[in-house]
Amino acid sequence: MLRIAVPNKGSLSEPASAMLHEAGYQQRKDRRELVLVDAANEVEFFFLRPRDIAVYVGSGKLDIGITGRDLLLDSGAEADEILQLGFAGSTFRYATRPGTAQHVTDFGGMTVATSFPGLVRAHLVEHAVDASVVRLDGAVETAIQLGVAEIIADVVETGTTLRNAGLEIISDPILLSEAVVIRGRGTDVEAPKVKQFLRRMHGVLVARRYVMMDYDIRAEHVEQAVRLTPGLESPTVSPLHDKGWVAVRSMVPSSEAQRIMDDLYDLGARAILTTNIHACRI
Ligand SMILES: Nc1ncnc2c1ncn2[C@@H]1O[C@H](COP(=O)(O)OP(=O)(O)OP(=O)(O)O)[C@@H](O)[C@H]1O
Ligand SMILES: O=P(O)(O)OC[C@H]1O[C@H](OP(=O)(O)OP(=O)(O)O)[C@H](O)[C@@H]1O
Ligand SMILES: [Mg+2]
Repeated sequence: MLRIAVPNKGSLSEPASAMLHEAGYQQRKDRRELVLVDAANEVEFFFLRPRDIAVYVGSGKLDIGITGRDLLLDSGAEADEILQLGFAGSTFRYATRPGTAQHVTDFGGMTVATSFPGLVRAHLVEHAVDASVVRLDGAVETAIQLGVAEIIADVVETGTTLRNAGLEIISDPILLSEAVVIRGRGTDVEAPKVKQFLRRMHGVLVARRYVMMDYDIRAEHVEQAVRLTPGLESPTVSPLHDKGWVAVRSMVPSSEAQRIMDDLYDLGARAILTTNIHACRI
């Protein structure tokens, strides 16, 4: 059985379970369930604290896991990212009160409060800055108000929390993070069950990002039309009863679907339809 670690709470938990469900895996019905055996798919899910996932996977006790890139790198675990999942996107940044510092190289002699000490220490070393690091569990913004630190390093999504605390973002981003699938160094990514898992998750990503587009177009314009809708491999072009027209079917990125429909219409295409893709294997 493939043993997979899944976040049990926080920002990663619900979208991770939703994605696994879309990929055809059984998911827990009760948030208190710790382990779930999906016998039909020969997979065992372990619901763990997001911060601990890289540790379990890195130690080889579990084969793969879903976590944030920031949590993986902070842990220093012997695990690698093998698929980006496109949710729980964030940046990891320094912030402070206006006038304190502008850049990481100004931090000498100061204290940085963070829940990600591994990431911050490595970043300070990389920039040869001699600053102290204080590890806090959360709500690190308050550390400045209470005089525990001059600088904080934290996850920024919308920036609202920092603005509300009267802090400004400084220096370049330390990291861009998102949810990722990780594997331990001993996990063979070529193993059939691992490959199947990755194919399924990749299928969900594609099904979410693309729509299926169908349209009819006069045969003499089909070459121009398929340049607008090249598809992943090559579009399907089928004859219509009226010999002067063909039907085209192709996958297009959903973010561009409306613009492509307008362009196809201008080219003379009619009966332009888009439909959602429920699932796919690419
Ligand atoms: N607004 C956000 N707040 C926190 N983490 C976020 C946010 N957006 C994305 N993330 C990502 O989610 C992961 C954090 O997971 P964690 O379980 O700590 O979430 P959390 O929402 O902070 O939960 P907690 O309630 O334990 O503070 C990180 O990879 C982080 O980059
Ligand atoms: O940029 P924003 O959209 O405001 O989001 C970022 C904030 O969200 C997280 O806090 P969380 O709610 O997880 O609380 P915590 O600090 O106690 O973990 C994170 O630590 C930031 O404080
Ligand atoms: Mg948090």
